[in-house]
Amino acid sequence: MDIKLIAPPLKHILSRYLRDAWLILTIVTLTMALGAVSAIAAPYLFSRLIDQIEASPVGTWLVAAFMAYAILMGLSFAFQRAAGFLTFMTSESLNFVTATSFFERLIDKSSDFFLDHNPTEIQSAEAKGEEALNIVVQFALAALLPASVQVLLSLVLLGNVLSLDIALIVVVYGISYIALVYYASKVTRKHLDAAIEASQDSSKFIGNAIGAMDTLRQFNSSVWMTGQFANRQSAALKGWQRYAMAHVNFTILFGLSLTLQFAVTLWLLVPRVAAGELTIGDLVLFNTLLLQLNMPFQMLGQAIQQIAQSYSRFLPFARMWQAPEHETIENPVSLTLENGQVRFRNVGFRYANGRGVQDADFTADRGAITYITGDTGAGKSTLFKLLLKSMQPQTGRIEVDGIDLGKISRKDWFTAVAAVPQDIVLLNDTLATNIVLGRPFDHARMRRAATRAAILDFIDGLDEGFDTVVGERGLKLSGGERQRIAIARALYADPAIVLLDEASSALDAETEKDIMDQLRRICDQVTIIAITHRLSVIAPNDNVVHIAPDMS
Ligand SMILES: Nc1ncnc2c1ncn2[C@@H]1O[C@H](COP(=O)(O)OP(=O)(O)OP(=O)(O)O)[C@@H](O)[C@H]1O
Repeated sequence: MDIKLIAPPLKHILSRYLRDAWLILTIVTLTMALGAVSAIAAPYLFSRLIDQIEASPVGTWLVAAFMAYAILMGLSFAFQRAAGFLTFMTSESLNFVTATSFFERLIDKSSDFFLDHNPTEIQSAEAKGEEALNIVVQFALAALLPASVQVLLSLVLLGNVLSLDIALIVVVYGISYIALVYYASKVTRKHLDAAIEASQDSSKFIGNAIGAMDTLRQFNSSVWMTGQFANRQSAALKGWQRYAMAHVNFTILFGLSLTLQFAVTLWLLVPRVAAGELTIGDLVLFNTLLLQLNMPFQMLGQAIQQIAQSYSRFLPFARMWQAPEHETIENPVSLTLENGQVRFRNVGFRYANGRGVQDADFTADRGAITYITGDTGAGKSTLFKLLLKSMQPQTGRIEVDGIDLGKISRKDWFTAVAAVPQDIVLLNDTLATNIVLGRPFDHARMRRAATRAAILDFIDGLDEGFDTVVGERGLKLSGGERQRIAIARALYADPAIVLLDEASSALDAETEKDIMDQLRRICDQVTIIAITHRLSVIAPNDNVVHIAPDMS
């Protein structure tokens, strides 16, 4: 059992859930317990009343007592139904807690996490986790609790009214039944895990395919992709079939143990009725109780099985939950920028494949744009990833106004720095939302940022202006428009440092010059570092840093 893997998310989510939903959970628990008590009280009363019919003529009190029995039956039914719906209500608040906790956790994941997992796969793991937790809580409330109360009360009655040996047989049967369920769940778990892994793999595949749908069509790869998807789905299906069949193999054992329980008990009981030691009412009570006792054992068994299934379902969720997060900095140094100087001191970083960047050593000051140039694959974007704290330098260090970047908190740093990446990511929302991105809204600021990014005239010319929705990943805009929106976004909050990674590569020469001239005008107040392949954008006064590929 990967207890270390599942314990932290379980603890976090369930404790938050108990805090939020304790009142409704208490009401559900009470309703369940009352339902279970009345379910036992009713047959007990009935068996005693039956014996009264034999012993005395039917009087009004006996009729009234039978009416009480009818009321008890109704109450038991009503309590159980009410508890069912109340439990359903609690499951929605559990979903809320699970989804929001998972999302909060995702926000802090390291950048690598999003290179390894696509959105569909993440969504699928989240949904499986939600389902798993729900099953556990629902079963704990709707099965384990009332079943345990019922088993306990029925046993007390059996022991008191009938005999201890019968109660003992029931206990032995119940324990064997539950042990058998546990064993069956353990034996079949490998099939369950395989099925869930395969379905998770399938979700990852869907995410990949959706991201590349147009490309796949254009290369006539749809048939190949459909085949690949069917293979993954069929691996999941086979896993589920093996799991179900493995359980079917156990059914004969379950049938045998039930037969044994009834046979042995009746074999002991019937002669006692014949000898007058037990009444017919006792026999009726026994039969009802035995049936009722088996029901909670079955519920308990089902709960164990469901919990075992939920455990496997919860694993992809727990793995994502536990994946490394961005490092948090102990005792960060507070950042007050004066000169906005960014200095790389012999910075080096190698990915696991050995590629990356070595010995980057340069200074970016205000007063001119600092251009980083170098061959493709030289490590220019890697330097930006280090500057944006997606990872830490393995050698050397980056300083900002003399402070080690590693000691500056992410929050402080991202207030000072703004980046325009190579691959622009826009939300499927309005232009205004994409520029402001949750920061305090200021109309004048937004227009000024759009002017500096040379996109204001374009936006004003749209029917819906800043309220125009940009489509999935911003694909209703051209590449150049997307880049300019991203530049406006970077400039919106007047950052102290701006990083541009090939930020003007999709622009025509005139627009590019326009934007770079706008930026040159503010480069006395803002440190600007730009990666470019186009040497034509570099002006004589700009600072040029050439990065050589890592040859070691
Ligand atoms: N996440 C990653 N995992 C492994 N290797 C990587 C990763 N990202 C980049 N690399 C490798 O590190 C090297 C430097 O990549 P980087 O993207 O920094 O180069 P670049 O100079 O920006 O290239 P380009 O000009 O083509 O954008 C390349 O050889 C690249 O294959």
